[in-house]
Amino acid sequence: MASSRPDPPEAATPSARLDEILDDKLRIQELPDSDHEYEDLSPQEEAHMAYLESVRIPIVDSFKTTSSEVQDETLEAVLPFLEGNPNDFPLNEHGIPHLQKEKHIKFLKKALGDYPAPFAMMDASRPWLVYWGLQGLSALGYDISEYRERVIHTFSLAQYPAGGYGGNYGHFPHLAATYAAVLSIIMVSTPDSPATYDSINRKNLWHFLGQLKQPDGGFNMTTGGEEDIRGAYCALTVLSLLNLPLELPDDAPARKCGLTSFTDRLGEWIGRCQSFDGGISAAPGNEAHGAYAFCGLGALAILGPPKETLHKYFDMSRLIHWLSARQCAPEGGYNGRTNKLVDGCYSHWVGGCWALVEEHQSEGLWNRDALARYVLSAAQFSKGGLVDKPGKRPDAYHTCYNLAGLSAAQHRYIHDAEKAGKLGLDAPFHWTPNGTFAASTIWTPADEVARIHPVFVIPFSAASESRKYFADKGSL
Ligand SMILES: CC(C)=CCC/C(C)=C/CC/C(C)=C/COP(=O)(O)OP(=O)(O)O
Ligand SMILES: [Zn+2]
Repeated sequence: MASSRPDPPEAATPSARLDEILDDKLRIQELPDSDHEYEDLSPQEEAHMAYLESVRIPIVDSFKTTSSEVQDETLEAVLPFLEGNPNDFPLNEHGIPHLQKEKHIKFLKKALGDYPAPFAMMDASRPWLVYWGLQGLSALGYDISEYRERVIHTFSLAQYPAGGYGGNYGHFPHLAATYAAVLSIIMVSTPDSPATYDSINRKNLWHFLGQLKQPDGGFNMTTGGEEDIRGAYCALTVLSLLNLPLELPDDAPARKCGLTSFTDRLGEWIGRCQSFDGGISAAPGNEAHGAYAFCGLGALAILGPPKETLHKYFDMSRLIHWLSARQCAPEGGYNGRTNKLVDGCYSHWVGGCWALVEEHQSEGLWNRDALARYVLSAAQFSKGGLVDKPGKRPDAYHTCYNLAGLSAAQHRYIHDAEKAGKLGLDAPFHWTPNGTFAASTIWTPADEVARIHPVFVIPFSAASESRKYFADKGSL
Protein backbone atom coordinates (compact mmCIF):
# COMPACT_ATOMS: atom_id res chain seq x y z
CA MET A 1 0.00 0.00 0.00
CA ALA A 2 1.24 3.50 -0.78
CA SER A 3 1.17 4.52 2.86
CA SER A 4 3.51 1.69 3.92
CA ARG A 5 5.94 2.11 1.03
CA PRO A 6 9.45 3.02 2.24
CA ASP A 7 11.05 6.26 1.06
CA PRO A 8 13.62 5.71 -1.70
CA PRO A 9 17.22 5.86 -0.52
CA GLU A 10 18.83 9.24 -1.06
CA ALA A 11 21.26 7.83 -3.63
CA ALA A 12 18.40 6.56 -5.83
CA THR A 13 17.66 8.63 -8.93
CA PRO A 14 14.51 8.23 -10.95
CA SER A 15 15.40 9.24 -14.49
CA ALA A 16 13.58 9.82 -17.75
CA ARG A 17 15.33 6.76 -19.18
CA LEU A 18 14.12 4.56 -16.30
CA ASP A 19 10.61 5.89 -16.69
CA GLU A 20 10.74 4.94 -20.31
CA ILE A 21 11.70 1.37 -19.43
CA LEU A 22 9.28 1.04 -16.57
CA ASP A 23 5.86 2.05 -17.77
CA ASP A 24 3.08 1.83 -15.21
CA LYS A 25 2.07 -1.73 -15.94
CA LEU A 26 5.62 -2.98 -15.88
CA ARG A 27 6.35 -1.21 -12.63
CA ILE A 28 3.38 -2.80 -10.91
CA GLN A 29 3.27 -6.30 -12.29
CA GLU A 30 6.27 -7.31 -14.29
CA LEU A 31 9.40 -5.78 -12.89
CA PRO A 32 12.13 -7.95 -14.44
CA ASP A 33 14.28 -9.94 -12.10
CA SER A 34 17.28 -10.20 -14.42
CA ASP A 35 19.30 -7.01 -14.78
CA HIS A 36 20.78 -7.76 -18.19
CA GLU A 37 18.39 -5.22 -19.74
CA TYR A 38 19.80 -2.58 -17.46
CA GLU A 39 23.51 -3.30 -17.63
CA ASP A 40 24.46 0.28 -18.29
CA LEU A 41 22.55 1.75 -15.37
CA SER A 42 24.34 4.33 -13.29
CA PRO A 43 24.79 3.49 -9.58
CA GLN A 44 22.00 5.95 -8.77
CA GLU A 45 19.67 4.28 -11.28
CA GLU A 46 20.62 0.87 -9.92
CA ALA A 47 19.74 2.08 -6.44
CA HIS A 48 16.39 3.24 -7.75
CA MET A 49 15.76 -0.13 -9.41
CA ALA A 50 16.56 -1.85 -6.14
CA TYR A 51 14.10 0.44 -4.41
CA LEU A 52 11.39 -0.38 -6.95
CA GLU A 53 12.11 -4.11 -6.46
CA SER A 54 11.73 -3.69 -2.72
CA VAL A 55 8.29 -2.07 -2.99
CA ARG A 56 7.00 -4.32 -5.78
CA ILE A 57 5.55 -7.09 -3.63
CA PRO A 58 3.51 -4.87 -1.32
CA ILE A 59 2.11 -3.02 -4.34
CA VAL A 60 1.14 -6.24 -6.14
CA ASP A 61 -0.31 -7.72 -2.95
CA SER A 62 -2.49 -4.69 -2.47
CA PHE A 63 -4.27 -5.43 -5.76
CA LYS A 64 -5.07 -9.08 -5.10
CA THR A 65 -6.87 -10.29 -2.01
CA THR A 66 -8.59 -13.54 -1.10
CA SER A 67 -11.88 -11.74 -1.69
CA SER A 68 -10.86 -10.44 -5.12
CA GLU A 69 -9.62 -13.89 -6.11
CA VAL A 70 -12.85 -15.66 -5.18
CA GLN A 71 -14.78 -12.87 -6.91
CA ASP A 72 -12.73 -13.50 -10.09
CA GLU A 73 -13.47 -17.23 -9.81
CA THR A 74 -17.16 -16.47 -9.34
CA LEU A 75 -17.28 -14.42 -12.52
CA GLU A 76 -15.52 -17.21 -14.36
CA ALA A 77 -18.25 -19.59 -13.17
CA VAL A 78 -21.22 -17.25 -13.75
CA LEU A 79 -20.45 -15.44 -17.00
CA PRO A 80 -20.68 -18.49 -19.29
CA PHE A 81 -24.23 -18.99 -17.98
CA LEU A 82 -25.22 -15.37 -18.57
CA GLU A 83 -23.69 -15.32 -22.02
CA GLY A 84 -24.67 -18.81 -23.18
CA ASN A 85 -26.76 -21.82 -22.26
CA PRO A 86 -24.36 -24.51 -20.94
CA ASN A 87 -27.30 -26.54 -19.55
CA ASP A 88 -28.95 -26.71 -22.95
CA PHE A 89 -32.31 -25.64 -21.51
CA PRO A 90 -35.08 -24.67 -23.94
CA LEU A 91 -34.88 -20.88 -24.44
CA ASN A 92 -37.73 -18.38 -24.26
CA GLU A 93 -38.34 -15.67 -26.86
CA HIS A 94 -35.74 -13.44 -25.18
CA GLY A 95 -33.05 -16.12 -25.52
CA ILE A 96 -33.13 -16.86 -21.76
CA PRO A 97 -33.64 -20.39 -20.35
CA HIS A 98 -37.26 -21.12 -19.51
CA LEU A 99 -38.05 -21.80 -15.86
CA GLN A 100 -37.79 -25.60 -15.64
CA LYS A 101 -40.94 -26.00 -13.54
CA GLU A 102 -41.39 -29.75 -13.92
CA LYS A 103 -37.77 -30.47 -13.05
CA HIS A 104 -37.91 -28.24 -9.96
CA ILE A 105 -41.17 -29.82 -8.80
CA LYS A 106 -39.59 -33.24 -9.11
CA PHE A 107 -36.54 -32.04 -7.18
CA LEU A 108 -38.62 -30.56 -4.33
CA LYS A 109 -40.86 -33.62 -4.06
CA LYS A 110 -37.74 -35.70 -3.64
CA ALA A 111 -36.47 -33.22 -1.05
CA LEU A 112 -39.69 -33.81 0.91
CA GLY A 113 -39.07 -37.56 0.91
CA ASP A 114 -36.76 -39.76 2.94
CA TYR A 115 -33.09 -38.96 3.36
CA PRO A 116 -30.18 -41.40 3.54
CA ALA A 117 -28.26 -41.87 6.82
CA PRO A 118 -25.57 -39.17 6.31
CA PHE A 119 -28.35 -36.57 6.45
CA ALA A 120 -28.97 -37.38 10.12
CA MET A 121 -27.15 -34.15 10.94
CA MET A 122 -30.00 -32.29 9.22
CA ASP A 123 -32.50 -33.70 11.69
CA ALA A 124 -32.69 -30.46 13.66
CA SER A 125 -33.55 -28.65 10.41
CA ARG A 126 -36.53 -30.88 9.62
CA PRO A 127 -39.10 -28.03 9.93
CA TRP A 128 -37.05 -25.95 7.51
CA LEU A 129 -36.75 -28.79 5.00
CA VAL A 130 -40.51 -29.16 5.09
CA TYR A 131 -41.13 -25.41 4.78
CA TRP A 132 -38.69 -24.89 1.89
CA GLY A 133 -40.14 -27.87 0.05
CA LEU A 134 -43.78 -26.83 0.50
CA GLN A 135 -43.19 -23.16 -0.22
CA GLY A 136 -41.08 -23.95 -3.30
CA LEU A 137 -43.79 -26.26 -4.63
CA SER A 138 -46.49 -23.65 -4.00
CA ALA A 139 -44.45 -21.03 -5.85
CA LEU A 140 -44.37 -23.43 -8.79
CA GLY A 141 -48.16 -23.75 -8.68
CA TYR A 142 -48.14 -27.31 -7.32
CA ASP A 143 -51.04 -28.38 -5.08
CA ILE A 144 -49.43 -29.38 -1.76
CA SER A 145 -52.56 -30.77 -0.10
CA GLU A 146 -51.24 -34.34 -0.49
CA TYR A 147 -48.70 -33.49 2.24
CA ARG A 148 -51.30 -32.54 4.86
CA GLU A 149 -51.32 -35.79 6.87
CA ARG A 150 -47.56 -36.10 6.87
CA VAL A 151 -47.13 -32.50 7.98
CA ILE A 152 -49.50 -32.93 10.94
CA HIS A 153 -47.75 -36.16 11.90
CA THR A 154 -44.24 -34.69 11.67
CA PHE A 155 -45.05 -31.56 13.62
CA SER A 156 -47.21 -33.21 16.25
CA LEU A 157 -44.08 -35.16 17.14
CA ALA A 158 -41.81 -32.11 16.98
CA GLN A 159 -44.16 -30.00 19.13
CA TYR A 160 -42.60 -29.58 22.55
CA PRO A 161 -45.02 -30.44 25.36
CA ALA A 162 -44.45 -27.08 27.09
CA GLY A 163 -44.89 -25.16 23.83
CA GLY A 164 -43.15 -24.36 20.56
CA TYR A 165 -41.49 -26.67 18.05
CA GLY A 166 -38.08 -28.27 17.95
CA GLY A 167 -36.26 -29.88 15.05
CA ASN A 168 -37.82 -33.26 15.69
CA TYR A 169 -39.27 -35.48 18.42
CA GLY A 170 -37.61 -34.78 21.78
CA HIS A 171 -35.74 -31.67 20.65
CA PHE A 172 -35.97 -28.52 22.74
CA PRO A 173 -38.13 -25.83 21.16
CA HIS A 174 -36.50 -23.13 19.04
CA LEU A 175 -37.98 -20.02 17.48
CA ALA A 176 -36.62 -20.71 13.97
CA ALA A 177 -38.00 -24.27 14.04
CA THR A 178 -41.29 -22.89 15.38
CA TYR A 179 -41.51 -20.34 12.56
CA ALA A 180 -40.87 -22.98 9.88
CA ALA A 181 -43.28 -25.48 11.50
CA VAL A 182 -46.12 -22.97 11.85
CA LEU A 183 -45.71 -21.77 8.24
CA SER A 184 -45.71 -25.38 7.02
CA ILE A 185 -48.80 -26.30 9.03
CA ILE A 186 -50.86 -23.34 7.91
CA MET A 187 -49.79 -23.85 4.28
CA VAL A 188 -51.39 -27.29 4.21
CA SER A 189 -54.40 -26.27 6.34
CA THR A 190 -57.76 -25.22 5.00
CA PRO A 191 -60.78 -23.93 6.93
CA ASP A 192 -62.53 -27.26 6.29
CA SER A 193 -59.68 -29.23 7.86
CA PRO A 194 -59.58 -27.76 11.39
CA ALA A 195 -57.56 -30.70 12.72
CA THR A 196 -54.48 -29.32 10.99
CA TYR A 197 -54.80 -25.85 12.52
CA ASP A 198 -55.78 -27.35 15.85
CA SER A 199 -52.67 -29.51 15.95
CA ILE A 200 -50.94 -26.32 17.14
CA ASN A 201 -51.07 -25.88 20.90
CA ARG A 202 -51.41 -22.08 20.78
CA LYS A 203 -51.62 -21.57 24.51
CA ASN A 204 -48.35 -23.35 25.17
CA LEU A 205 -46.78 -21.64 22.17
CA TRP A 206 -47.79 -18.27 23.64
CA HIS A 207 -46.09 -19.23 26.92
CA PHE A 208 -42.98 -20.36 25.05
CA LEU A 209 -42.79 -16.98 23.27
CA GLY A 210 -43.23 -15.30 26.64
CA GLN A 211 -40.05 -17.01 27.88
CA LEU A 212 -38.10 -15.55 24.94
CA LYS A 213 -39.12 -11.88 25.25
CA GLN A 214 -36.18 -9.85 26.60
CA PRO A 215 -36.27 -6.75 28.81
CA ASP A 216 -34.59 -4.69 26.05
CA GLY A 217 -37.45 -5.50 23.66
CA GLY A 218 -35.87 -8.23 21.48
CA PHE A 219 -36.38 -12.00 21.47
CA ASN A 220 -34.04 -14.88 22.23
CA MET A 221 -34.09 -17.71 19.69
CA THR A 222 -34.46 -20.30 22.42
CA THR A 223 -34.48 -20.26 26.21
CA GLY A 224 -31.06 -18.99 27.24
CA GLY A 225 -30.05 -18.70 23.55
CA GLU A 226 -28.91 -15.78 21.41
CA GLU A 227 -31.02 -12.65 21.00
CA ASP A 228 -31.16 -11.58 17.38
CA ILE A 229 -33.38 -10.02 14.75
CA ARG A 230 -34.54 -13.40 13.44
CA GLY A 231 -36.22 -13.75 16.82
CA ALA A 232 -38.18 -10.53 16.33
CA TYR A 233 -39.37 -11.57 12.87
CA CYS A 234 -40.16 -15.19 13.78
CA ALA A 235 -42.00 -14.27 16.98
CA LEU A 236 -44.09 -11.56 15.31
CA THR A 237 -44.89 -13.87 12.38
CA VAL A 238 -46.22 -16.57 14.70
CA LEU A 239 -48.08 -14.11 16.97
CA SER A 240 -49.72 -12.50 13.96
CA LEU A 241 -50.65 -15.58 11.88
CA LEU A 242 -52.02 -17.48 14.88
CA ASN A 243 -53.76 -14.39 16.24
CA LEU A 244 -52.15 -14.85 19.67
CA PRO A 245 -52.67 -12.30 22.46
CA LEU A 246 -50.08 -9.54 22.49
CA GLU A 247 -50.19 -9.39 26.25
CA LEU A 248 -47.24 -11.16 27.84
CA PRO A 249 -48.15 -14.28 29.85
CA ASP A 250 -47.87 -13.83 33.61
CA ASP A 251 -44.88 -16.16 33.75
CA ALA A 252 -42.87 -14.16 31.16
CA PRO A 253 -39.58 -13.07 32.81
CA ALA A 254 -39.70 -9.68 31.01
CA ARG A 255 -42.74 -8.78 33.14
CA LYS A 256 -40.36 -8.38 36.09
CA CYS A 257 -38.77 -5.49 34.17
CA GLY A 258 -42.06 -3.74 33.61
CA LEU A 259 -42.89 -5.02 30.13
CA THR A 260 -46.49 -6.07 29.54
CA SER A 261 -46.69 -6.65 25.78
CA PHE A 262 -44.74 -8.65 23.21
CA THR A 263 -44.33 -5.43 21.25
CA ASP A 264 -42.91 -3.33 24.12
CA ARG A 265 -39.55 -1.73 23.14
CA LEU A 266 -39.42 -3.98 20.07
CA GLY A 267 -39.36 -1.31 17.34
CA GLU A 268 -36.60 0.52 19.18
CA TRP A 269 -34.58 -2.71 19.55
CA ILE A 270 -34.96 -3.46 15.82
CA GLY A 271 -33.90 0.11 15.00
CA ARG A 272 -30.69 -0.42 16.98
CA CYS A 273 -29.79 -3.25 14.58
CA GLN A 274 -29.17 -0.74 11.78
CA SER A 275 -25.42 -0.58 11.32
CA PHE A 276 -23.14 2.37 10.52
CA ASP A 277 -23.29 1.58 6.78
CA GLY A 278 -27.09 1.60 6.63
CA GLY A 279 -27.63 -2.20 6.55
CA ILE A 280 -29.32 -4.32 9.19
CA SER A 281 -27.44 -6.74 11.40
CA ALA A 282 -28.41 -9.66 13.61
CA ALA A 283 -28.07 -7.63 16.79
CA PRO A 284 -26.91 -4.11 17.65
CA GLY A 285 -23.25 -3.58 16.72
CA ASN A 286 -22.88 -6.57 14.36
CA GLU A 287 -22.07 -6.66 10.64
CA ALA A 288 -25.05 -5.96 8.37
CA HIS A 289 -26.39 -8.88 6.33
CA GLY A 290 -29.17 -9.21 3.76
CA ALA A 291 -30.95 -12.04 5.56
CA TYR A 292 -31.18 -9.89 8.68
CA ALA A 293 -32.32 -6.92 6.61
CA PHE A 294 -35.31 -8.97 5.47
CA CYS A 295 -36.03 -10.04 9.06
CA GLY A 296 -35.84 -6.41 10.27
CA LEU A 297 -38.08 -5.07 7.52
CA GLY A 298 -40.47 -8.01 7.85
CA ALA A 299 -40.74 -7.52 11.61
CA LEU A 300 -41.49 -3.79 11.21
CA ALA A 301 -44.07 -4.60 8.51
CA ILE A 302 -45.86 -6.82 11.06
CA LEU A 303 -45.57 -4.31 13.86
CA GLY A 304 -47.55 -1.77 11.82
CA PRO A 305 -48.05 -0.39 8.31
CA PRO A 306 -44.59 -0.16 6.72
CA LYS A 307 -45.40 3.40 5.57
CA GLU A 308 -45.31 4.29 9.27
CA THR A 309 -42.91 1.86 10.91
CA LEU A 310 -40.00 1.78 8.47
CA HIS A 311 -39.00 5.41 8.66
CA LYS A 312 -39.87 5.56 12.34
CA TYR A 313 -37.17 3.02 13.24
CA PHE A 314 -34.74 2.98 10.30
CA ASP A 315 -32.79 5.62 8.41
CA MET A 316 -34.37 4.62 5.11
CA SER A 317 -32.12 6.49 2.72
CA ARG A 318 -29.04 4.80 4.16
CA LEU A 319 -30.81 1.43 4.17
CA ILE A 320 -31.87 1.82 0.51
CA HIS A 321 -28.31 2.74 -0.40
CA TRP A 322 -27.00 -0.40 1.34
CA LEU A 323 -29.65 -2.67 -0.19
CA SER A 324 -28.95 -1.30 -3.68
CA ALA A 325 -25.26 -2.03 -3.26
CA ARG A 326 -26.10 -5.72 -2.72
CA GLN A 327 -27.09 -6.21 -6.37
CA CYS A 328 -23.98 -7.50 -8.10
CA ALA A 329 -22.91 -6.36 -11.55
CA PRO A 330 -22.51 -7.97 -13.99
CA GLU A 331 -24.00 -11.03 -12.26
CA GLY A 332 -27.40 -9.40 -11.61
CA GLY A 333 -28.08 -11.48 -8.51
CA TYR A 334 -27.52 -10.35 -4.94
CA ASN A 335 -24.83 -10.85 -2.37
CA GLY A 336 -25.60 -10.87 1.35
CA ARG A 337 -23.00 -8.42 2.56
CA THR A 338 -20.30 -6.03 1.50
CA ASN A 339 -17.45 -7.59 -0.49
CA LYS A 340 -19.05 -11.04 -0.64
CA LEU A 341 -20.23 -13.19 -3.51
CA VAL A 342 -23.47 -13.38 -5.45
CA ASP A 343 -25.70 -16.19 -4.14
CA GLY A 344 -29.16 -17.27 -5.34
CA CYS A 345 -30.70 -17.34 -1.86
CA TYR A 346 -30.26 -13.56 -1.56
CA SER A 347 -32.63 -13.24 -4.52
CA HIS A 348 -35.19 -13.47 -1.76
CA TRP A 349 -33.42 -12.18 1.36
CA VAL A 350 -32.48 -8.94 -0.40
CA GLY A 351 -34.78 -9.06 -3.46
CA GLY A 352 -37.71 -9.63 -1.09
CA CYS A 353 -36.90 -6.45 0.85
CA TRP A 354 -37.95 -4.22 -2.02
CA ALA A 355 -41.70 -4.88 -1.85
CA LEU A 356 -41.59 -3.66 1.75
CA VAL A 357 -39.25 -0.74 1.06
CA GLU A 358 -41.33 0.39 -1.92
CA GLU A 359 -44.11 1.20 0.53
CA HIS A 360 -41.78 3.88 1.85
CA GLN A 361 -40.31 5.03 -1.43
CA SER A 362 -41.63 4.46 -4.92
CA GLU A 363 -40.40 1.64 -7.13
CA GLY A 364 -37.51 1.64 -9.59
CA LEU A 365 -34.86 1.16 -6.94
CA TRP A 366 -33.53 -2.14 -8.25
CA ASN A 367 -33.02 -4.05 -11.45
CA ARG A 368 -35.73 -6.73 -11.61
CA ASP A 369 -34.65 -8.02 -15.02
CA ALA A 370 -31.05 -8.47 -13.90
CA LEU A 371 -32.17 -10.56 -10.92
CA ALA A 372 -34.53 -12.66 -13.05
CA ARG A 373 -31.70 -13.22 -15.51
CA TYR A 374 -29.41 -14.50 -12.75
CA VAL A 375 -32.08 -16.89 -11.45
CA LEU A 376 -33.14 -18.22 -14.85
CA SER A 377 -29.73 -18.33 -16.51
CA ALA A 378 -27.27 -19.05 -13.71
CA ALA A 379 -29.19 -20.55 -10.77
CA GLN A 380 -31.13 -23.40 -12.42
CA PHE A 381 -29.42 -26.77 -12.01
CA SER A 382 -29.40 -28.98 -15.09
CA LYS A 383 -31.30 -31.84 -13.42
CA GLY A 384 -33.70 -29.69 -11.38
CA GLY A 385 -33.52 -27.58 -8.24
CA LEU A 386 -31.83 -24.20 -7.94
CA VAL A 387 -28.40 -23.29 -6.67
CA ASP A 388 -26.32 -20.63 -4.94
CA LYS A 389 -24.18 -20.19 -8.08
CA PRO A 390 -23.06 -22.34 -11.04
CA GLY A 391 -20.89 -25.22 -9.88
CA LYS A 392 -22.83 -25.72 -6.61
CA ARG A 393 -25.31 -28.49 -5.87
CA PRO A 394 -29.02 -27.66 -5.63
CA ASP A 395 -30.84 -27.85 -2.29
CA ALA A 396 -34.33 -27.10 -1.03
CA TYR A 397 -33.22 -23.84 0.65
CA HIS A 398 -31.74 -22.33 -2.52
CA THR A 399 -34.64 -23.66 -4.59
CA CYS A 400 -37.23 -22.04 -2.32
CA TYR A 401 -35.48 -18.67 -2.08
CA ASN A 402 -34.39 -18.36 -5.72
CA LEU A 403 -38.03 -18.91 -6.66
CA ALA A 404 -39.21 -16.38 -4.06
CA GLY A 405 -36.72 -13.86 -5.49
CA LEU A 406 -37.92 -14.52 -9.03
CA SER A 407 -41.47 -13.96 -7.80
CA ALA A 408 -40.40 -10.66 -6.18
CA ALA A 409 -38.95 -9.56 -9.53
CA GLN A 410 -42.15 -10.44 -11.38
CA HIS A 411 -44.94 -9.20 -9.11
CA ARG A 412 -45.89 -5.95 -7.47
CA TYR A 413 -47.79 -5.51 -4.19
CA ILE A 414 -49.38 -2.63 -2.41
CA HIS A 415 -50.23 -2.12 1.25
CA ASP A 416 -53.42 -0.45 2.42
CA ALA A 417 -52.35 1.34 5.58
CA GLU A 418 -55.81 2.88 6.04
CA LYS A 419 -57.44 -0.52 6.50
CA ALA A 420 -54.81 -1.88 8.90
CA GLY A 421 -56.12 -1.99 12.47
CA LYS A 422 -53.99 -0.24 15.04
CA LEU A 423 -53.83 -3.21 17.39
CA GLY A 424 -53.17 -6.92 17.12
CA LEU A 425 -50.48 -7.19 14.42
CA ASP A 426 -53.12 -6.84 11.73
CA ALA A 427 -51.00 -4.77 9.30
CA PRO A 428 -49.60 -7.66 7.20
CA PHE A 429 -53.11 -8.75 6.20
CA HIS A 430 -53.64 -5.63 4.11
CA TRP A 431 -51.24 -6.37 1.27
CA THR A 432 -52.77 -6.99 -2.12
CA PRO A 433 -51.24 -7.96 -5.46
CA ASN A 434 -50.86 -4.91 -7.67
CA GLY A 435 -49.99 -6.31 -11.05
CA THR A 436 -47.30 -8.29 -12.76
CA PHE A 437 -44.41 -6.81 -14.70
CA ALA A 438 -45.28 -7.79 -18.24
CA ALA A 439 -42.66 -5.75 -20.07
CA SER A 440 -39.67 -7.84 -19.08
CA THR A 441 -36.87 -8.50 -21.54
CA ILE A 442 -36.00 -11.65 -19.60
CA TRP A 443 -39.00 -13.78 -18.70
CA THR A 444 -42.23 -14.72 -20.43
CA PRO A 445 -45.56 -15.75 -18.82
CA ALA A 446 -44.37 -19.38 -18.94
CA ASP A 447 -41.49 -18.43 -16.61
CA GLU A 448 -43.67 -16.81 -13.97
CA VAL A 449 -43.88 -18.11 -10.42
CA ALA A 450 -46.84 -17.57 -8.12
CA ARG A 451 -47.40 -14.47 -6.03
CA ILE A 452 -45.98 -14.80 -2.54
CA HIS A 453 -46.99 -12.88 0.55
CA PRO A 454 -44.22 -10.28 0.85
CA VAL A 455 -43.98 -10.46 4.65
CA PHE A 456 -44.72 -14.10 5.50
CA VAL A 457 -43.25 -15.77 2.37
CA ILE A 458 -46.17 -18.18 1.95
CA PRO A 459 -49.19 -18.03 -0.37
CA PHE A 460 -51.55 -15.11 0.37
CA SER A 461 -54.47 -17.44 1.02
CA ALA A 462 -52.52 -19.46 3.62
CA ALA A 463 -51.84 -16.27 5.60
CA SER A 464 -55.36 -14.83 5.53
CA GLU A 465 -57.13 -18.17 6.16
CA SER A 466 -54.98 -18.89 9.20
CA ARG A 467 -55.57 -15.48 10.72
CA LYS A 468 -59.30 -15.76 10.11
CA TYR A 469 -59.52 -19.30 11.47
CA PHE A 470 -57.88 -18.33 14.76
CA ALA A 471 -59.70 -14.98 15.00
CA ASP A 472 -63.03 -16.82 14.65
CA LYS A 473 -61.93 -19.41 17.17
CA GLY A 474 -61.16 -16.72 19.73
CA SER A 475 -59.85 -18.19 22.95
CA LEU A 476 -56.53 -19.95 23.23
C1 LIG B 1 -36.29 -16.14 9.26
C2 LIG B 1 -34.92 -16.60 9.52
C3 LIG B 1 -34.72 -17.52 10.65
C4 LIG B 1 -33.93 -16.15 8.76
C5 LIG B 1 -32.55 -16.62 8.76
C6 LIG B 1 -31.87 -16.00 7.65
C7 LIG B 1 -30.47 -16.45 7.36
C8 LIG B 1 -30.28 -17.23 6.10
C9 LIG B 1 -29.44 -16.07 8.11
C10 LIG B 1 -28.04 -16.35 7.79
C11 LIG B 1 -27.23 -15.10 7.96
C12 LIG B 1 -25.75 -15.17 7.72
C13 LIG B 1 -24.89 -14.38 8.63
C14 LIG B 1 -25.24 -15.82 6.72
C15 LIG B 1 -23.78 -15.80 6.41
O1 LIG B 1 -23.45 -16.95 5.81
P1 LIG B 1 -22.14 -17.06 4.91
O2 LIG B 1 -20.99 -16.36 5.55
O3 LIG B 1 -21.97 -18.51 4.61
O4 LIG B 1 -22.60 -16.35 3.59
P2 LIG B 1 -22.16 -14.97 2.87
O5 LIG B 1 -20.74 -15.13 2.50
O6 LIG B 1 -23.06 -14.94 1.68
O7 LIG B 1 -22.42 -13.85 3.84
ZN1 LIG C 1 -27.09 -19.11 -0.29
